[in-house]
Amino acid sequence: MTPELMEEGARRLAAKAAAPKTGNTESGGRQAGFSRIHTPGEVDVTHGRILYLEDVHVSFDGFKAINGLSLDIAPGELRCIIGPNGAGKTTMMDIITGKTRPNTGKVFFGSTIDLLRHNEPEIAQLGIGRKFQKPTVFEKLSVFENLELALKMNKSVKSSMLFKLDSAQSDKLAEMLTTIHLADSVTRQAGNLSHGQKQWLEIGMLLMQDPKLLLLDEPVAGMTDEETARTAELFLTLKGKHSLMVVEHDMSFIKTISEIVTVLCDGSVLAQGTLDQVQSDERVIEVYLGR
Ligand SMILES: Nc1ncnc2c1ncn2[C@@H]1O[C@H](COP(=O)(O)OP(=O)(O)OP(=O)(O)O)[C@@H](O)[C@H]1O
Repeated sequence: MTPELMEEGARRLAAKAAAPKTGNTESGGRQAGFSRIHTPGEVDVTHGRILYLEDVHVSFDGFKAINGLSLDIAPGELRCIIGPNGAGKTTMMDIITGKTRPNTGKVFFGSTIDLLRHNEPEIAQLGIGRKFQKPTVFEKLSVFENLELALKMNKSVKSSMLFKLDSAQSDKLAEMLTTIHLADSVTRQAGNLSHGQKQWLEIGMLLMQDPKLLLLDEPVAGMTDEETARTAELFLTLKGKHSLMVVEHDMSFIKTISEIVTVLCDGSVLAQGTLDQVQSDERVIEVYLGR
């Protein structure tokens, strides 16, 4: 992106921010998401859940990796998932994203989309983004080019070759650079970013595709304390606009971002509540310290 384009984008954003608010929309705007009338193609969250798992079971060669797992997440919620090694956290994410098929159980996106009827690419198209632990950005491309590419990813080969950012997309990209703390690194090659910056860039790439639900697997593993703190800030700004499921072992990070924490153990929910509540739960203490 040229400095002129960046400046133009910044000007447009400033003008947008300064424009008088138009008040409530007919539907009540984002605040009224729960009571909005459902339209086809949208995720129906009128029942107050964006993700719903009920009594899910998965066995690998007779070993019950997921064993009667039930949980749900509200729209806009930032849910933290913790649990000892082998608890089933990754397998749960594999099920939600269509990578692993459960033997039995229900997995719904909103109240109408049965995720078990969709494959991995379809689930991504429906609006479920996943961030694996290791950053996977295009190392040879600049920060800007990575984000631009993320916008192109939804397009066909032909339309992606002809793809040119329109002004709304330029604004979105400029806004994203600020959100992910990379506004000063627009032209830097992604391969030269720090580990934390690469993670933010990948999160930015996912966000460019407007996911409704974002699954994040150990997002702060390997980050410095400062990067971890900035990631916490980032997640707190995303909550509300997106629903987030964060699997993490770093308890101080969880403490900064969490509202409800779900503890998985042996493939099902062992405890759920605030971090203080689950940390003082005898069963949780037993699985973390007693093994
Ligand atoms: N494809 C597979 N085949 C056989 N066993 C598997 C497979 N995938 C997972 N498992 C087993 O299922 C259990 C749950 O694994 P999973 O990776 O989901 O746990 P986790 O909570 O993500 O652990 P960690 O915190 O170590 O990443 C483990 O005992 C694991 O060895």
